[in-house]
Amino acid sequence: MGSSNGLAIAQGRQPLFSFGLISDVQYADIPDGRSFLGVPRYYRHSILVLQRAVKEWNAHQKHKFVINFGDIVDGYCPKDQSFDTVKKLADEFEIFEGPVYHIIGNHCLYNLPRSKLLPLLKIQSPECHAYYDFSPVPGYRFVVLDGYDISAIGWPQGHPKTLEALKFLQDKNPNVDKNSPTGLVGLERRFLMFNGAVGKEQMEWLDGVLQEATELKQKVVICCHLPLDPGASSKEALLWNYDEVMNLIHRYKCVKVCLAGHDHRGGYSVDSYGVHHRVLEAALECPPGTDAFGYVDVYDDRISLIGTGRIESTEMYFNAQADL
Ligand SMILES: Nc1ccn([C@@H]2O[C@H](COP(=O)(O)O)[C@@H](O)[C@H]2O)c(=O)n1
Ligand SMILES: O=P(O)(O)OC[C@H](O)CO
Repeated sequence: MGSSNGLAIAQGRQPLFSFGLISDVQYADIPDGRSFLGVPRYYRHSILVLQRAVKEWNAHQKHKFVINFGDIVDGYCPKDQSFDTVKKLADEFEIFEGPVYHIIGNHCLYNLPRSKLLPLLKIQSPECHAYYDFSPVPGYRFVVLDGYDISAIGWPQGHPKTLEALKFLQDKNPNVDKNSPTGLVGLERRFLMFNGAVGKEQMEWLDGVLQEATELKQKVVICCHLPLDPGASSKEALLWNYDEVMNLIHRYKCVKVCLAGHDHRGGYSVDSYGVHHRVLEAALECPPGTDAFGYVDVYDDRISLIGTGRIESTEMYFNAQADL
């Protein structure tokens, strides 16, 4: 048994490790509704999707961790219930028998300021930053980006980052409703209040992490609520400075895959540098009884997403050498 397992690992048939993922649960104890564009949203059902996900991840007994790609709660959650609702959802994730890594999204920030949100999600940062990295095995590093680092939501009124974001939106989006893309052309349609940017300090931090990962010959998976490639996402959902972030990422060869949420219909692309981009389908938009979650088997030369329900399975191949 032991030797046949060893052979399987040598042949790359057994993953190095696996992890679970889910995005845009956006739970609220309110009746079903629709997005601005009319897509049905099942606010009370989404917690059932999460519960089924956790049950399945635990049953597999192989996942090293789980990543929540953001928007654990919906913006329509009554604000006097925000804290308890985020706690309730975070507690559901805690039923997973292993570490859970949370990413913040716009809907989280509609509900709670960072100072209250981050402790509930066990994101430790005295400065309320929500970016961090971890290395589950020596050959891989996961980098979680804070796509709302520069944002008009989540930071206190008058905070330098709020002011920077408001000025940016004022310059880039002439509409009174800064969530409206009306009149914005092509990729400019991302300049909306429900998106945000990676700020200068975070860019410097990311540069340092990618430099270190390169030295350690680690392959890197980037995780962010906001998508980083127009090929995998609608223009309206992209990170404001996705181009700057990708320019930095492309200076290194270690980044193999970028995973995101936010654009509920999901998407997949491979960019001109061979980096895979997979945007995850939302749990919120699963009609009752259906699901959207998955897990990933990580190998030397590929990342294999195995989806349940609306999450489509995706094989993402890359060079087995970290620096190629
Ligand atoms: N094409 C769009 C999409 C959205 N908006 C505005 O954003 C708000 C949030 O959108 P949801 O998809 O979460 O419903 C929405 O209320 C609109 O203000 C838009 O203007 N045009
Ligand atoms: O975060 P939401 O739910 O407002 O949705 C964002 C849109 O899907 C972006 O296109």
